[in-house]
Amino acid sequence: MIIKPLSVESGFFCTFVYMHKTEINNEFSLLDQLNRAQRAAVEFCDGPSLVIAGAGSGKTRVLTHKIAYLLELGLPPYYILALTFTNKAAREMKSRIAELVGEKKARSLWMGTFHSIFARILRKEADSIGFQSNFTIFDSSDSHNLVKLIIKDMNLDDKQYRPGHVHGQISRAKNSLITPTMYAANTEIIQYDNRARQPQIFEIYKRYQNRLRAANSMDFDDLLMYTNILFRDHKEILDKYRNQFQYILVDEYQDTNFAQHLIVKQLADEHHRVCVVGDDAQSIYSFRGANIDNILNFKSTFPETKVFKLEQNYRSTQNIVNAANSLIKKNTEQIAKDVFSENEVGEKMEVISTFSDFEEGLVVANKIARMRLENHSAYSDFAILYRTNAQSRIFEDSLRKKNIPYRIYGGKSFYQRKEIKDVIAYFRLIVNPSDEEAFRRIINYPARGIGDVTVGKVSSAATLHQKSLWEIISTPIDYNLNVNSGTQKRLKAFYDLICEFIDKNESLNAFELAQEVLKKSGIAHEAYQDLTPEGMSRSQNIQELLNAINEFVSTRQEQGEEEIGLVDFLSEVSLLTDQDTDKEEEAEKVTLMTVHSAKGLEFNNVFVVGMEEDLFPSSMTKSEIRGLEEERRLFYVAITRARKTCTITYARSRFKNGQTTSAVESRFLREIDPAYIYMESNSSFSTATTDKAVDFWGTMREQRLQRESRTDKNIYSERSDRSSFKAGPSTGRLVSVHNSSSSMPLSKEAKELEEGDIIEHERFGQGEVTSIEMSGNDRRAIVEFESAGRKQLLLKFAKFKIIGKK
Ligand SMILES: Nc1ncnc2c1ncn2[C@@H]1O[C@H](COP(=O)(O)OP(=O)(O)OP(=O)(O)O)[C@@H](O)[C@H]1O
Ligand SMILES: [Mg+2]
Repeated sequence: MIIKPLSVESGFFCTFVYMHKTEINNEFSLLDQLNRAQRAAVEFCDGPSLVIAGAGSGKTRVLTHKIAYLLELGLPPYYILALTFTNKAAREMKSRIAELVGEKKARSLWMGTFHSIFARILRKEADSIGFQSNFTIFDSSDSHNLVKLIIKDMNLDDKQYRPGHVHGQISRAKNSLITPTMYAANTEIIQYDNRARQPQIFEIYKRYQNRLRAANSMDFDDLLMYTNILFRDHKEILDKYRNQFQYILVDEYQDTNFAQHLIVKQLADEHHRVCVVGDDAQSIYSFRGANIDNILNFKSTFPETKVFKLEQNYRSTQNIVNAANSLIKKNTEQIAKDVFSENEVGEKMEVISTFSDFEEGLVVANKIARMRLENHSAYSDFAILYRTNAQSRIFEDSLRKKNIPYRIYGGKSFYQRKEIKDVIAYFRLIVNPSDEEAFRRIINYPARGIGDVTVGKVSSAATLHQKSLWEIISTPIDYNLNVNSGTQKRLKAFYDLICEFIDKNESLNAFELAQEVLKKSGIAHEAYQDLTPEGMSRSQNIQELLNAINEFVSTRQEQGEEEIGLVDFLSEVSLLTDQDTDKEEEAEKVTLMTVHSAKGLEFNNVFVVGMEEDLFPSSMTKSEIRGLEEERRLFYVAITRARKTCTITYARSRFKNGQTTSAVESRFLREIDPAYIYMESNSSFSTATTDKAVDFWGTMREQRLQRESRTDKNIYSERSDRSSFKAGPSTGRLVSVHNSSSSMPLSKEAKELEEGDIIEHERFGQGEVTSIEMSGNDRRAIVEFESAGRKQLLLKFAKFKIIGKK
């Protein structure tokens, strides 16, 4: 078949499709893999179409098959533009298309994210907008640093002009296609900035744009803004791409922002051959400027749009689909949809309440291990989805303890994250001042005016005198370090700071010293200032590291160790990371990810964890209805990732900001129709009033404990001695919570604790005391914990209450 060059005006495309449709249809097995509604959506190629449908109903499948269909009809791959939300989605789609139509055709498709596709086009056309084609792309931390630098250069107060906030403003302006000139001319924005006492944002934005341009660089938002400018100002270039992209397809359209929507509109404006698919109920990126109205208004942009609705969910069991439907109904703003599943009814969704976040980690790891054995599943069948990245740490630790391989997707492994590595670098230098890598990492972090030139000089002196960098800065004069007096002072201040920590390392435990390091180094100050989502996630991670150290110290104290220094914690952490790097990236592993990054994906078994008020929904979003509805959509996305089972967990206490705080289950749990929630016995919950529902959540845990103790008996035969474990009534008294002072007198109850008592421990959950021993002057208990296994507790430190007897 010979393909002539296409022209928008020629109507070639329509004739072409018409000519070949009948010819190919008979032998078209592609279409047999679709239901009627999907098939109709695939076959409609002659105008704009919108496929709007709930999760798992085959929207992405329609796009994939539609591309394959167009290719089978003979449209060259080069003429198809397909935009996905992530690069991973693009890769997956390409490989599915390759299976349908062969490698070669799939390879030449224009398929990728908005950013990757338009960066490619901008490189080709760079000249026209005054850039060189080798321009650099700034990632968000580069951009942030540049904003910071400009604020400093302008002698502005960085408390009044927080770099994160300013960068957010600039980003929003760019996503709304507001250039610096337009910004200055927009009285509404200028008045807003004046009211917020930030009249200089315009000037910062202008300088930021100029500096980027001078460095032949673009940030992420520029890629979309300059594409729009390119198409707006260069009609001949726009025409070229309009002619090339004879068919445009967009997945996850509900999460496009204005700049992205306008690019699609400009490219499809003449031929209108555009197919977008999306689900308004899964719109979860408004904080990045995504606008649900883009999908709602698609019809007004392209009035002859044909709308296809898909209603059958092929992904999930009936229980999961029904549960998700009952939840999303609570949103007021949505397009009405009926979604049903003809898959098996499946198990009800299990909701597990745990005593603490620590126990939550253990319970999930145990359940994964158990289900894997019971169902002969692979680890890759499991995913743990959480609201914020910082939550991963608890699960990483519990999975490691059980030797369950995992991978963190869309975020680095906790201990690999930059902010964590930076803090750990302080610890490393304190413990071992000749650690050069750690030295280099923190000599100017947080920024203290010691630049690369100085570090270069220290480094040369170290090589010349065969000393460590640390030794050079300890007595710079001895090594003729050629730096001015200001730099000398700064080096000395850094040296003194670390020496102070080294001294304190003698007397403080790891947790106390870590707090000191964060405070005195300025890391805490810097981290908590940044209120962008990325900045907050960084500070949560640092907080989470403190939690990990605290947990480490308490556990060791309870096991009878008195002095637990940083060196102990570091060796634990480095062992963990060594283990981690051993594993093949592609080997089968449990997936850990945020709900945001799970969009579009599916797993046999999903755990949605941390379902607590102020975490999910997050405390920042729940004050207004729009924010709350977006959180509800996010929960809907989480549940609908599951094919076969969906388990939901929440902890009734969580370690936050250096202390244990109590938590209550998320309001969203009560919004799911109880008929689809797992209960072992017939509960009154299905007919429950709200009060009964409260009782239901309260009794859930006891039922689970009983259930798990039975199941554990079957599977872990080595623990069969625990089969008699019974959860006692929660009438225990709270034993006072101790700090690390070793002269702490024992409480009466801790003294009276005896074999056979059932206790509820703050982190390990419930367990049975199997023996009491004396070690020197200290009394310790050996406890078989329900989830955490056998532990020794030093009673003067242990935090627990007695809740019954065996
Ligand atoms: N007609 C069909 N026959 C068999 N399987 C199907 C059919 N349609 C979809 N599926 C399967 O159902 C699952 C969900 O499909 P897909 O991922 O395309 O849904 P989606 O609407 O894009 O979901 P999401 O909203 O989560 O992105 C996939 O495993 C897909 O292969
Ligand atoms: Mg999809």
